[in-house]
Amino acid sequence: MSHTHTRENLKIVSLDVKDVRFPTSLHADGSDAMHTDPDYSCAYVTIKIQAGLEGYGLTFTLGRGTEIVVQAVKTLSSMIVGQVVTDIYKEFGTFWRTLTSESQLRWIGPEKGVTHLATAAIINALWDLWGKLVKKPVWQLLADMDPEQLVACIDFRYLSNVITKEEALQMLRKGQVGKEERVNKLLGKGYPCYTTQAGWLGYSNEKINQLAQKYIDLGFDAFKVKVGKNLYEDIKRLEFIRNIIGWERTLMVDANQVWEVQEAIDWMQQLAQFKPLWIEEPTSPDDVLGHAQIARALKPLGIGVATGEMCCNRVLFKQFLQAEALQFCQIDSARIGGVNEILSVYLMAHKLGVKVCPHAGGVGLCEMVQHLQMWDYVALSGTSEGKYVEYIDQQHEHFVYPSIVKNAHYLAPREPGYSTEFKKEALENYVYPNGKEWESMFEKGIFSDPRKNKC
Ligand SMILES: C[C@H](O)[C@@H](O)[C@@H](O)[C@H](O)C(=O)O
Ligand SMILES: [Mg+2]
Repeated sequence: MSHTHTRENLKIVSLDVKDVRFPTSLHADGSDAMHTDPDYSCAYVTIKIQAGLEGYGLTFTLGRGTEIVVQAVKTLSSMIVGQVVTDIYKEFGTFWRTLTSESQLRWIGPEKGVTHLATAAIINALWDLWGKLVKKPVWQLLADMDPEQLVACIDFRYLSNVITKEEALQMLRKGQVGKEERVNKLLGKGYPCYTTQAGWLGYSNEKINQLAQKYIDLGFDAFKVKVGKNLYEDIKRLEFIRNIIGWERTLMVDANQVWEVQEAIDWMQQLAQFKPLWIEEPTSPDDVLGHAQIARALKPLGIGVATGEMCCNRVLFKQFLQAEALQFCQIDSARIGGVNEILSVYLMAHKLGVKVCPHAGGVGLCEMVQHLQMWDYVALSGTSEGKYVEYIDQQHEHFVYPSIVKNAHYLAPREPGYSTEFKKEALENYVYPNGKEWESMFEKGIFSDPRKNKC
């Protein structure tokens, strides 16, 4: 950390939060069987220290949900403002526990739902700021930490029957071996990804064809498609997609929680002919035993179960892992309590031999999650074999340092921080409801203005 920083100027002087929304429902971008009109949005947090430096963090939301998360961030902010950031970073796990255990607020969680999404946005901003202070991208900040320092970022409460601090330390020490070589490989080639761009449920066959072709030409060899609304239509769509991508490329399917447990098994037996690698979110994201039953039934068909984008915290992840209820662990960078809690999920998945294939695509998710998966490759699991990060080409143009994908690989970010800063124009245009783009859409009658007709 630069010697020009003193305790006084490392003090957090403000925390600002904005409701930022993009009108993606207009073209069914992001649509699935459960979320038919998603407006990709986020609660966007800016944390400023006395020295003038700012950290940006966000949590992904859909439209109206954003205003509730924004309020929760405001409520949590009194626990942040006035803190000296270096005190937070020294014992980050302890600070994280304080934030998630506030004795009145925890009643509406604990460690789940709106308050936990708000926690993620704040924690992500603190990591961005940390990266900037030490002038490293977050993946490198994590990879350069010695194991003791990394473990101090994690709250291990409720995990000790699966992983202890000592075991985590041992795994991280092993992860140090060959680190330099992996950093070089990462800087050269990046980290593999798959795309869902051609697979949204609301897209026409013509659009699917055009997009699938485009991503094949860009070098992608794995494609995810939404299913779960109508079995006959799913069969037709998967036939259509297989005809375009062939049988050499990988196909994944995603039901976004629409089925009962037995229904998921029956439905997937009909789709097994298309050889999907995984079925994602077949049923309720809380149903650990249901997922385990589906996983057992589909194993003989060569289909794994993937879930995690709506898994509420490390304890539920622990149960999914313990119960062999998932074969692909889909951590999400804007859920659970941000980076600190996600690190504990990586450690458990590594110990139990489960592949982590992060969820991404929503606003800023590709930007953030690439850092985490790169850290895992460099300093924990040491391999990207059979793993992919999701990639969707939406909203990247609004970020100052957008994720960059070449030849179906995320290129390692070089700029300090967590890649979470929005461009000024993005905020001017898309802050809800008074951003310029929103004002203009209200005027044209494309969306109704929430400020009008209020009783
Ligand atoms: C509403 C969203 O686009 C979801 O459909 C999306 O996150 C999806 O589940 C995914 O795996 O990418
Ligand atoms: Mg999904």
